[in-house]
Amino acid sequence: MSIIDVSGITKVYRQYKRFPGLIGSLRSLVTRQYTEEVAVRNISFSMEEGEAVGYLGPNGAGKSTMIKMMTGILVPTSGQLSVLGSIPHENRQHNSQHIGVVFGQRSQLWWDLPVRDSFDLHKYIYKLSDDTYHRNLTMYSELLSLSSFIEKPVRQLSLGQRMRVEIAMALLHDPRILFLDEPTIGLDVMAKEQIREFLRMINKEKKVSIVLTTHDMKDIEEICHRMIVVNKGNMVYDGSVEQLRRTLGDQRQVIIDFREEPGAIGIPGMQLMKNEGLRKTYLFEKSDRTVFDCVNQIAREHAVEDASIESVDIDSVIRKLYKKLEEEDRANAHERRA
Ligand SMILES: Nc1ncnc2c1ncn2[C@@H]1O[C@H](COP(=O)(O)OP(=O)(O)OP(=O)(O)O)[C@@H](O)[C@H]1O
Repeated sequence: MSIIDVSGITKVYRQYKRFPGLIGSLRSLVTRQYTEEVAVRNISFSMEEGEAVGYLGPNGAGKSTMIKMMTGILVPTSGQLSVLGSIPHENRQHNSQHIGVVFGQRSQLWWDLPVRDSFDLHKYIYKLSDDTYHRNLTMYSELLSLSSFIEKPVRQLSLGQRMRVEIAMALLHDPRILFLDEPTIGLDVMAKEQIREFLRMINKEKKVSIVLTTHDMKDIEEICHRMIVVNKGNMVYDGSVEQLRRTLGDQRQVIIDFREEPGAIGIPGMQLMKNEGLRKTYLFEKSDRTVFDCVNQIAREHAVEDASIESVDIDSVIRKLYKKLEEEDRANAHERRA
């Protein structure tokens, strides 16, 4: 059963022009000139219960705008949107009972209050029974290791601790869908990993559906089976990471440890990606020859200590997709000018 249905959703921001000075202010009021920006353009997708979907795209692609519409904070300009059977911005109260929201860049906590007081307030606002509240608080405190700082005011927490509290709070009322906007932004590797592991667990074991936006491909790789990629408001991809890898051409990464500097390697389709002294990483574009064949040729012509062939990492896959999109944008702009 689908829990989110997005059909032809568009969001246009309208910004009124401001003119400087006092006379300018009056002029701004009278003329009401404005510019429009299409942040989300005709996007459609649906999501099944239990899915974990990564929403991905370069800066300004329209990710946060889409999350804000799905959580009822923003009203779409056109199109139909349904979350758990209701229209988010028309039924904000109903919607908020069944969803949890975490914004990595904006806190929902009370800065000067101890963490526990923010949880108590959440219990009051969501009218949670004592049972549900204590059960969930105990469980999430344990799973997210909150006990050592639960009595501290929020402003004294590290970013990683605060993010764990934000996530626990978003889950206290047993939501069916958890929306996260950049949940790992600014965190160190260990803190990121702890959050990813937790999100994976609540998706797999507690069946909480997840929608998350991120710039970190590892978030997608470790949490989401499916990713939606947007660019300049348009959806450009919806599918698995593996599928995207195949769509963009199956590339391989070849890491070779040479015994001495080999100089330029003139094998068509093989391109130097990383140069770390005698260790070199090449990107191999699939062609008529197999990668194995090419590595053999290199080993015949140069002194090779070791070699390994791997699938390219997901960052490279996305970089390639963004590059392709940029080239298409440039070609379209050129066509329009001609
Ligand atoms: N309140 C607003 N008023 C006017 N324009 C806005 C507003 N919010 C966002 N925009 C514009 O809409 C576009 C999409 O913004 P959005 O924040 O949704 O992108 P994003 O993909 O989340 O970006 P980032 O990765 O940088 O967070 C951008 O061009 C942005 O400048």
